[in-house]
Amino acid sequence: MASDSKLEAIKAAKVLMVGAGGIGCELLKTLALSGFRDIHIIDMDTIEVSNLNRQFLFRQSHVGQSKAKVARDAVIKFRLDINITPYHANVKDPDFNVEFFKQFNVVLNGLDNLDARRHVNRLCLAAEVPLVESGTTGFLGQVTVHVKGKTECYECQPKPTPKSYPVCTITSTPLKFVHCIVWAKDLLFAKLFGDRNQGNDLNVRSVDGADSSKHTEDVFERSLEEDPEKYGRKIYDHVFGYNTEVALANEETWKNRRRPKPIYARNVLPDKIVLRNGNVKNGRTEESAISAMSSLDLSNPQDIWSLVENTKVFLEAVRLFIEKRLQDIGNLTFDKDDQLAVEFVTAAANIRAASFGIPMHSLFEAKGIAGNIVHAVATTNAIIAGLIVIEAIKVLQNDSPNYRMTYCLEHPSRKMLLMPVEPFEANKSCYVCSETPLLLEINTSNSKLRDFVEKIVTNKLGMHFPLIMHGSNLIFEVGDDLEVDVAANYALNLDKVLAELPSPVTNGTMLTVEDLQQELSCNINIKHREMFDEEKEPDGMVLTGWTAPTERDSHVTTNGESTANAASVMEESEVEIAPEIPGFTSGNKRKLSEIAEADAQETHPAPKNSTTNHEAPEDVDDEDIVLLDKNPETGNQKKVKLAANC
Ligand SMILES: Nc1ncnc2c1ncn2[C@@H]1O[C@H](COP(=O)(O)OP(=O)(O)OP(=O)(O)O)[C@@H](O)[C@H]1O
Ligand SMILES: [Zn+2]
Repeated sequence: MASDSKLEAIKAAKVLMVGAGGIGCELLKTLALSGFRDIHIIDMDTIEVSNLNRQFLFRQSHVGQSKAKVARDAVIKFRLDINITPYHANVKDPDFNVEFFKQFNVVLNGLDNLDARRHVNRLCLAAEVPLVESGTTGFLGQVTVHVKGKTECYECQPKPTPKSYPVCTITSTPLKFVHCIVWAKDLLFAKLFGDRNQGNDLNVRSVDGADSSKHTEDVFERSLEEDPEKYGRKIYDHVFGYNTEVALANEETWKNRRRPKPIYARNVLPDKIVLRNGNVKNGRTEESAISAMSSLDLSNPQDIWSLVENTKVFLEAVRLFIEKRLQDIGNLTFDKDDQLAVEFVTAAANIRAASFGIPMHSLFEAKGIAGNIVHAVATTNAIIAGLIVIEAIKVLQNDSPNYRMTYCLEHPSRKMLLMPVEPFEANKSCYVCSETPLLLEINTSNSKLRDFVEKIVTNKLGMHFPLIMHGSNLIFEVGDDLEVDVAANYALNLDKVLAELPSPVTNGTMLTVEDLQQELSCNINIKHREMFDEEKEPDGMVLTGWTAPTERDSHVTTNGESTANAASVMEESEVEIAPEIPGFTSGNKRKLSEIAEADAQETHPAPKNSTTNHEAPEDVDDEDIVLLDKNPETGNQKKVKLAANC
């Protein structure tokens, strides 16, 4: 039973919930049942069938309707006397500005992506509203508290971003099935069915620069009258046969590696496919029903297909795309919910795996890896929602000594599944909540302003409406209300190299980048550098002073956010330790109690490296980890798996 003061705090609170999905549904219910009376919900999505198994406020009849609105209606039914205000909108909409955020006593996040989380963090900092942040991945979850001036902000610590693999591992020397999936999805599928104009290296790149680009261009072209199966066989022979032969010609590459085996369709499947007994009839067919598996009578997605079956699926999928989904070709990006795309990618990845001596996988497994799927666990969401409410109540009572970041573990540690940890103080080099300038090494004589805006301002700094200034000169700005000639001028600037801008950006320049909506401003010192390592520094520029993310997941390029890898590809070797940030060693971070102690002593700060009260598991096998304080006895840094999203 809550104390009177708690109840008062709860009753008086005005709360903003962002996200009404897996965590959000649980959270809204728990808030309502805990006595909260004024709740606002923002969610931009509509309800999908796949949400119904865990987002229990929604029913089949709600599919297609606003999550925020339906969630409100469902809860109001059993809590008639409370106010719930739904917004079917993106939290990044300009309407949700600092003024909007200021009206709330606390903001509670139940989001599923880094971009929106960073945005809410910035608005909370600007509006000085406490944020309780959360995430779940399967059995893992965490709740963290971020209060300006008291704890670190959400962006003080590195956040996992998609894992990138060296291009040559993907294109030439795959070692694991996940490498074959990335190749099949991001290179082959994209080349065949995506935007043709996008740069895409499907050639064999070997040390001596052997290149099959000429051959590639001819092969991927398809004349209208070309028989789809013949075309499929041509692609098959090129990517699994010819390219492998070219790669094999470079002995150096294979000195210490297992040599791949070229595979040609005619050897695996000499005769034309005749078996087409599925549900694909002439005329229009629903996209979801177009399936190579159905055509070929392969019903169990958990079966591991033979090389012959994979070859059939590959060829049949190509045929179906051409005959039934011609209008999609050229526009497709891989979608885990697109059955035919998943079938194609599974088959292509398996054939490549067979060629490189890597074990093949079922469609079910391949889909999990390709779609970065970790199945959501409703109970984890419920536990996390409960913890959010517990922390929210502490925040409302300003009970900072008792704030906790709580990690929900997969296996008990000292018989505990929930591990509370005291929040850390702010990272003094965090560009979001401190004023520390960043350093950008860039070639100012050949990098365009567009590269800077896209790779740094948008991707790395997460700004949506940036304004870039050099001293008092405005170089670039994004906004709906710009005068036509001003907008045209900025557009011209985008294609100029930095050193040739009207206000030239060269070695030693300091740029100021602001996002007015996020009320975030940071200074970037420019350092000219001639050369960059293509593999290690693919952006052609390096930003430091910024809390560089650890990497995870399976994409060729590192951009954006996604959920954790499927368990099947989580291997010890893939665990990456969060990079140490200069002046900000995780093990040296100070907890709130230490700050309080230091404040009390007024002289020396409290001892660093103190341990948490709770042992974290040592058998971390995930890529997403948080480093806690060092254990003074062993000197080991403790690690906790970090749940990405829900
Ligand atoms: N920028 C945003 N503005 C508003 N709502 C957002 C934003 N980004 C994400 N959300 C919402 O956050 C919720 C996250 O919930 P959840 O992780 O359960 O995702 P889901 O889309 O419902 O499920 P799944 O991804 O597993 O199919 C979603 O309802 C999503 O619409
Ligand atoms: Zn910060």
